[in-house]
Amino acid sequence: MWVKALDLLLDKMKRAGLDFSRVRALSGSGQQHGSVFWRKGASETLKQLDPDQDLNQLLQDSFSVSDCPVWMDSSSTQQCHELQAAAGGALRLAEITGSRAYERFTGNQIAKLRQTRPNEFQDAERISLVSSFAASLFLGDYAAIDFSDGSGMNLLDIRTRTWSKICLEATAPHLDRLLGTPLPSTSVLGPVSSYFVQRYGFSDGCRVVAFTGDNPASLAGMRLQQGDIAVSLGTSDTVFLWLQQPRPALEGHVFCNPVDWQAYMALLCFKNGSLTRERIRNECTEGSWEHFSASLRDTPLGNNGHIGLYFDTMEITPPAVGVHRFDGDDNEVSSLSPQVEVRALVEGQFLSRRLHGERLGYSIIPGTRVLATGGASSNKEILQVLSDVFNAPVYTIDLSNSTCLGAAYRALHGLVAETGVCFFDVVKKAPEPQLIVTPHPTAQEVYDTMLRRFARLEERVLQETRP
Ligand SMILES: Nc1ncnc2c1ncn2[C@@H]1O[C@H](COP(=O)(O)OP(=O)(O)O)[C@@H](O)[C@H]1O
Ligand SMILES: O=C(CO)[C@@H](O)[C@H](O)COP(=O)(O)O
Repeated sequence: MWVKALDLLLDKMKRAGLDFSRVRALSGSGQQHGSVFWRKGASETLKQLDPDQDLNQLLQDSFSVSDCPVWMDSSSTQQCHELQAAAGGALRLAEITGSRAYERFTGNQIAKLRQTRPNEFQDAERISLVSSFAASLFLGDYAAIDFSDGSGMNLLDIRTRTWSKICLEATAPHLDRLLGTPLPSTSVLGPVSSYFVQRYGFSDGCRVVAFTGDNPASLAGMRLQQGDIAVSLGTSDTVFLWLQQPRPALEGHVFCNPVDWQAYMALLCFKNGSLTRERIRNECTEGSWEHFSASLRDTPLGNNGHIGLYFDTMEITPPAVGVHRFDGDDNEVSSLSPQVEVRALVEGQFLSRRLHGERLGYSIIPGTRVLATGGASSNKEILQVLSDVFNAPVYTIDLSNSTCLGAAYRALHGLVAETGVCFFDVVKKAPEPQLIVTPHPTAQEVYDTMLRRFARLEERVLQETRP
């Protein structure tokens, strides 16, 4: 599916008349944590791609696993326990890799695949992340995993920026050979493969810069600065920050920074984001975002005390499941009116983003900017609730797909990074984020109190649903 998507995309660009010969460098991003298992012999195939055929035909037999593990998988709990035991506990693992063991992190997915599908595992000669897999297609060779996306595997030591021996050994024998050596996110990996030169007219001088994860690329696309908080409203919701020093904890993740090799980024991931908003939109507002937005406009800040926690699937932050609605006296109720339900969902999601963001060390101070991105950041009423709950102004860049823009900025930076030019100098002429909404004057009063109540109710849900 992914290979075919690239064929379709490039063919469309060619038909639209794009002059590929003008592209000096390219980079890209992929959903984090997912993995691609290349079958033995695939490296040779990649090196000799026939430009008269599409990639989908050429790479039919190149994968030992056809259904790649992706970030939404949460089935590797046993492997997480095993890895934490080997590393000396959850906190010790977090100190090494930036995160305690998480089911979607690639190392645990690899361990599970090795245990449950040994033949497919044995048949693999290389394991890529989604990002380095896509880079490999353009490179015509296996592309290195970059430090930033590599931090989402529970395998990389985020301080030494090398694979952690303890983690590799606990995951699979000789895993370093299957992963290749990780490289800085700004690395030029080489020229684009002759397949793309001949088939699409790329210049043979076009450079491929290491691809990275969608969230790290988004940090680049928004030109996030220290003090800003980014809220991405894509399929997952994520909250992330620029960090100078790593302070890993049992909740959240620390990744190597994708634009400054000496810095870090902190990230929280929420699985019940846009897909849950879509479900409530379909059930409460006839599938219309306009009606969904109208419900937010027509209901008061604080929702007359109603609070909802919506975990359609097992949540990552916090690890809870089920839908839990409360009235103003903290009594659990089985339903809410459609308009109240819409506000309960969106307020509940953003209270949770703020609560866990603050636990990560974030504090909202004068001058705080919330930078919103991802599909739902095109919805102004959703952003108004975000601004009210965070009691801070919300900005967006002029497109909701900051991860793609970030890939382009990183490609440009990659051309000069080795000479020491900093990322922000390369993109200093890019348009500034636009202010979209500011908090309502009563927001702080309403949501400071509500946040404390929300924290208590979330704890109650966790106690009641803990397996
Ligand atoms: N007007 C809108 N209001 C709220 N959500 C929207 C709107 N338009 C798109 N979305 C949401 O954006 C999501 C896609 O976001 P996107 O950032 O493209 O996803 P991904 O993170 O997977 O790349 C969709 O699932 C959809 O629910
Ligand atoms: O697991 C995470 C981050 O840790 C997700 O944010 C994935 O990176 C994919 O997100 P979408 O692009 O599908 O929202």
